Parts: sequence; C-alpha cells; structure tokens
Amino acid sequence: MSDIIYTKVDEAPELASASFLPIIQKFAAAAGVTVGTKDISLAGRILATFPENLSEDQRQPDDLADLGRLVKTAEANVIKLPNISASVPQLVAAIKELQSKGYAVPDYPEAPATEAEEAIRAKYDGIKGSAVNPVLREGNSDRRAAKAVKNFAQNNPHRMGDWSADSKTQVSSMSGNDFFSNEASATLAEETTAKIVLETATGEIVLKEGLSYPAGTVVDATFMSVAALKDFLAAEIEKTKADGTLFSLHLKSTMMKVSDPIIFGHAVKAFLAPVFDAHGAALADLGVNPNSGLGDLLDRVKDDAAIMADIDACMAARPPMYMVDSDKGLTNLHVSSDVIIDASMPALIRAGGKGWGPDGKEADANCVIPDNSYAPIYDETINFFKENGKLNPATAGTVQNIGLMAQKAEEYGSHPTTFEVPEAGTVKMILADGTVLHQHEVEVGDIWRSASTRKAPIEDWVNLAIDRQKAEGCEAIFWLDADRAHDAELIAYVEPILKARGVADKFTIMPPRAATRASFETITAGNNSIAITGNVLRDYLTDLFPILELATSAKMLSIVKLMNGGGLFETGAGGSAPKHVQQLNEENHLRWDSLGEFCALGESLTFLADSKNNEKARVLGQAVDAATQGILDDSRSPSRKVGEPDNRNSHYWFARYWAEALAGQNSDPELAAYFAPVAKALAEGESDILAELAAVQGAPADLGGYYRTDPEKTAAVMRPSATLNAIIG
Ligand SMILES: NC(=O)C1=CN([C@@H]2O[C@H](COP(=O)(O)OP(=O)(O)OC[C@H]3O[C@@H](n4cnc5c(N)ncnc54)[C@H](OP(=O)(O)O)[C@@H]3O)[C@@H](O)[C@H]2O)C=CC1
Ligand SMILES: O=C(O)CCC(=O)C(=O)O
Ligand SMILES: [Mg+2]
Repeated sequence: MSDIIYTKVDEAPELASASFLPIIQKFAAAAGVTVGTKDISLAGRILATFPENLSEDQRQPDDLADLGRLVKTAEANVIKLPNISASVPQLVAAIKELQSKGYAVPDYPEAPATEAEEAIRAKYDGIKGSAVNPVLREGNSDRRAAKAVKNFAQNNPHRMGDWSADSKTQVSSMSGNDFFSNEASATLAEETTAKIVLETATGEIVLKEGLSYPAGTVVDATFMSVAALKDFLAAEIEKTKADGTLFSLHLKSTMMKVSDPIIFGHAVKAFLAPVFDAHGAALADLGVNPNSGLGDLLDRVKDDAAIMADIDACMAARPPMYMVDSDKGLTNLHVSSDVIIDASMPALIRAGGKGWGPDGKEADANCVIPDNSYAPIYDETINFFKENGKLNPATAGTVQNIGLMAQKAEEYGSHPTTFEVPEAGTVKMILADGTVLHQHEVEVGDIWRSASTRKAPIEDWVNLAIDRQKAEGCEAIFWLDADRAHDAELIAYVEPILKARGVADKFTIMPPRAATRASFETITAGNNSIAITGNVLRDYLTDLFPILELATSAKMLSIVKLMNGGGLFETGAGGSAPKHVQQLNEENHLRWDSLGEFCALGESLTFLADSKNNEKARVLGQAVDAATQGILDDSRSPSRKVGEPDNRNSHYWFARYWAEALAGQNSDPELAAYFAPVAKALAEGESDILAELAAVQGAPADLGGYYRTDPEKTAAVMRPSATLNAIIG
C-alpha cells in the first residue's frame, strides 16, 4: 500500500490531477514517500460493478471497497477529490459512453420488468447519487479556510451582488406535514435489531428487516405528505407568477438520492400539470418518469406535436423559471442534479438574491425549499442581507464548521430506510423485543424515512468541537433546535460532555435560524465563529459561508480525522464543476483552482510525518505550505478566461515554489541538494514553459471521452509543456 492514496475522480478535478499528480509523485519520491491512486470515478465504479460483463483485460478492481476498508484502519492517509454523485441522466450517459468504448455493461433499467433487471437496477442504484463520500467518511468533519487563504480573501475581496431591502427574493417552504414537522426520535438504551413494516387494510408489507443498531443510537423516523407537497407546489407556482419572480427549486438529489428525486419529480409534474392531466397515458407509454426531469421528458416527447404544443402553452402560462443555462434553454427542472442546494443557494445569495431567467437576465427568485428542517438558514441569511446589505469579504470574519458525519450519520445515511409508500396504512418501526419505536399514518406516495446516528460518532464530534474551540478561542455554537425531535436527543449527549469537560461556558446551543443570525452578526463585526452542526448543515454551511467569504468553497481545508486513527483529506468543499470541462473542451482553458488540493496535500504530508515519524514527509509538507502561500501572495491562481493563465500554469508555479522551498530549507540537507537543481531548472525554464502553456489555449481540446477520458489524450492536453515535462519526468 502506498503511503498516500490520491483518488482518481471525474471531470475538472481529474483533469487537474493529470497535470498535478506527476508533480506530486516526483517530489514525494525524492523523500521516499509513495503516492498511489484508487479509482472512485463514476465510470470506474460502473466497471468494477460488472466484471462478468467485461473481458479479462477490461475488468478493474473495486477500489471504493478497498478504500472503505482502509479508512477503518490507522494506516489510512487518503487525499479525496470531489467525485460525481450521479443523477440518473448522468449515470445513463456514463453507461452509454462505456458501451461505445466496447465495455458491455448493461443498460440502466428505468422500469425493471424481470428479476434479472431488478438485480441490475439494484447494482446501479448502489452507484447512483452520493455513493462514495458516505463510504469513506469514517470520521467527523473539520472544514475551515486556512489562515493564508482567509487573509488572501480579505486582501483581495471578490465582487458581491448588492442586496436591497425591497428585493422580492424569498425562501418558501411547506406550512407543515413535512419531514421537519412529522419527525419522531429516540435514543436506544440497548443494542437491538429492528424492522420497518407497513400495515395496510389488507395485511402487512415488510419494507425493511435486519436493521441493527448499537446501544446509544439515535433513531429518527419521519415522512413528507405527498398531498401537502402537491398543494404547496401548486400554490408556489401561482405565487411566483403573481410576484413576478423566477420559480426556483433547491434540493439535494445527489446526497438525498431516494427522497429528493421524488420531490423533484412532483415539481416537474406540478409545473406541467395541464400536460400530465391531458396526456398522462401517452406520457407513460413514452416511458416518461418525471423524477428524471424535464430534459428527459422533452427528449421522449419531442416527436409528438400535440404534446409539444401543450407543453409550450403551459410554459408560456407559467412563471419564468430559474435557469441552469439560459443560452441552451436548460431550466431548473431539466436534471435533478443540476441545481444542488448547497451550491445553488449561496451562489444566488452572493449575487444579491438574483438568479438567471430564461431571457438571460438576472431577476429575483422564489426559492422553493419544501422541507423546513434546514430551509430557515437560507431564509434568515436573506433576511439578514435585506436588513444589513451584502457582506463585506474584506472585513468579515470566518465561520468554521465541525460536522457530525461519521458512519453515515443522520439524513445522509437514510437511503436504505427511505420509502415511497406503496399503499395507505401505518408505517411502524419495530424493535427485536416487539416495541414499536416509531409509527406514522401514511397515504400512498408519501415519502417515509428513518435516519440514525451512532453514539461513538456523536461523542467524537462533541470532543472534536471542544478541541477546535480550544485551539481557536472563538465563539462556538451548536446549531441544534431543542424543539426538534432529533436535535433534542443530540442535545442530551452534548450537554453532559461539555459539563464533564468543564467547558459548558464556551459553547451555546441555538436553533439553526437563530444561529444563522448570530453567526452573520459575528462575522460582520470581523470576529470568528465555529458552527458545530449535523451532517446536512455541515454540507450546506461549508458552501454558504465560504462562497460569501472567499467566493468559492473550493479553497477550503477539509479534514476528516478518522475515528480509527487514519486521516482523510478532502479537497475543498466544492464539486466537480462540469462547466469547467466544457470550457476546456471548447477552448482548452481549465479554470479549476487546485488550491483545495494544495491545502490537502500539505495536511496529508504532515499527517504522514506525525503518524509514521517520517521527518522527510514533514519537510515536504512544510514546503507545500510555503508553495501554497507563494501561489496566493503572487496571485498565481487560474483565471476564468481563455488566453490567461489556467490550472496548468498554477501547477508550474506550485512546483517551482515547492522546489525552491525545499532547496532553501536546512532541516534536511539531502532534500535541499536534490531540489536545488530542480528549482534552478524550473526558474530557468520559466519563459519557455509559460510560452508552451499559453500556445495551446484557444482551440478545442480532445480528451477522448467525458466520463472515461483517454489517458494519453488527457496527458497530452494537460501536460503540453515539453520543457516542464522534461524536468518533472
Ligand atoms: N465532495 C464531493 O465529492 C462533491 C461532489 N459534487 C459533485 O460535483 C458536481 C457538480 O456540483 P455543483 O453543485 O455544480 O458544484 P460545484 O462545486 O462543482 O460547482 C459550483 C461552482 O463552484 C465553482 N467551483 C467549484 N470548485 C471550483 C474550483 N476548484 N475552482 C474554481 N471554481 C470552482 C465553479 O464556479 P464557476 O463555474 O463560476 O467557475 C462551479 O461551477 C456534481 O456531480 C456533484 O454531485 C458536488 C459537491 C461535492
Ligand atoms: O457526496 C456528495 O455528493 C457531495 C458532498 C458535499 O457536497 C459535501 O460534502 O460538501
Ligand atoms: Mg457540499
């Protein structure tokens, strides 16, 4: 096993790796540190799942499973780049591409009819959505901006849209009968197994059995009423029209891969209600599944003039929609993974509450977030900016995050226990001894789910928060609502630990809405705060605050201290930025910023030094930090525009600063001697290297694929400088 594992992923970060990883491997080798890769890309995971469909030489090992085992050991030292959490359209596209390349993987069965198809569908459902992060996250999350990054953002504030008090932008959520209001929660006194059944007028359907929970697990159950959801969506469409704003829907269909695509599908149906009323049977015959989005629907009905005419008439009568890409006519409802709440809401807020309309112009938006569990943080953020104007990144303090995440905590681990209710009845969660832990009366189509959170992760999270508060000495808030069932169970864990460690006075506990306001007040005054949150708010806040403070979450330090002693270093909090690949394909410019990778690499090397007493790794890590500082100080980050320095240029500068720092240090003369000529060659090659990098920009770039690019073509595109390649080898 290599000392450090660098994950192979998809899209922009993977392209960046084609340029950056050879540099890392060369520098690490000089210190005897090995850096290997594991393939967790969408295409790689598909291939690893269907060995029986592939020839011997096409097969590939299940690297995700290997990594899943590794992160449960003290040996783990993994740099995890953002990967695709695939929606069905993305999954289908990846399958098509693999098939076209000669990999005989099966089609995705949209409507499985046989047992064999059911089995294939079950395998693909395991690959779908957020299927990687939950496997690797065997620890809680510590995300913050490194000091150097925050200082840089304050000294070089990004542009922010103005907020005005009369902005019509607002957040709209259900008035009840949602996951938030129906939640029940209990902490299990003893270890137990459990099953989930649906009792109907005619009998009992077992939804799930064989669940097992250790003592101390917090087990929740809740449901969203589909009738209430439908009424809400219909009313919001009317309200948006009356207000003259854009209709926008913000969900997390990737991480909430069972519940949110269903909610998304209801929105598609609500928006096109007259069309579904008039053509329901025809649409079903064409294989339309509203959960797959408007894009898929239009593709299936495009040859039916009558349906198309009714769609056009319906759209004309509806409020304008918030657009993903107005030039291409891609709406909010085209693909469920195109608008992901953690990125979409902060982007809209950063823009002064503006979204893009179908006319390509900015407008105020009605932000529809059906469930009330977490919507209040966005509502309160918007209220705060309407009252106080936009945040000033030059003077604002920072909000760090300590997130409860380990072992599939909370909603993000709830997929195996989420159900679209097949018949009206009572859902019961029944423990081994017959106790009914939770029960709900439900109707057909209601979305019922149970989430669980284990004791060890909760305790680890509280202790991590205590350590981090001690290190920072700043305000620290547990974002927990004593009036919410689940949060009340967590508070029962939190308070005794704080008391026992004598630090209760250092922390406050506040519901998310109040915590949002308090945190904005704190950072507006130039001070810092630590948000200690559950898993969903971890995800949301580590985009919200960074996007407002630093312009992007890609620059965040994201450390997962694994519970069994290993380290997982996630790069940034951002995703894989598909738009960046498109730009590279069209004009050979990659605007991806690898700052997250730089930060993670420094942490990973320092962790290696500490865990394996590897002093050479420490020297490498310290030099990485110096190189990262150099990138910031000298503004060597990629530009967004073709013809200007891009991701590849930033890697050249990183290599150069890294080599110079290693050559200039005196803790390890051997490393200094090795890197002196490297640094010299990089400096002397500067004008040639920059010219070679600049020469390729402007023309289209061929990567030989999207989900599975051709390694040679990719290397040719991402490493176009012969001079640099000769130095790196
Ligand atoms: N940890 C993980 O594995 C994660 C994976 N994802 C996956 O990523 C994909 C895209 O998700 P999306 O919601 O669009 O979020 P992204 O974070 O990919 O993108 C949002 C925007 O942030 C900017 N951005 C993000 N990272 C960088 C970077 N390193 N350098 C420069 N700019 C950056 C880009 O803005 P601009 O275009 O203006 O330059 C981008 O369009 C999905 O498949 C999703 O599932 C998403 C989040 C986390
Ligand atoms: O796993 C995913 O799909 C996204 C993860 C994410 O957004 C995050 O952890 O911030
Ligand atoms: Mg996120």
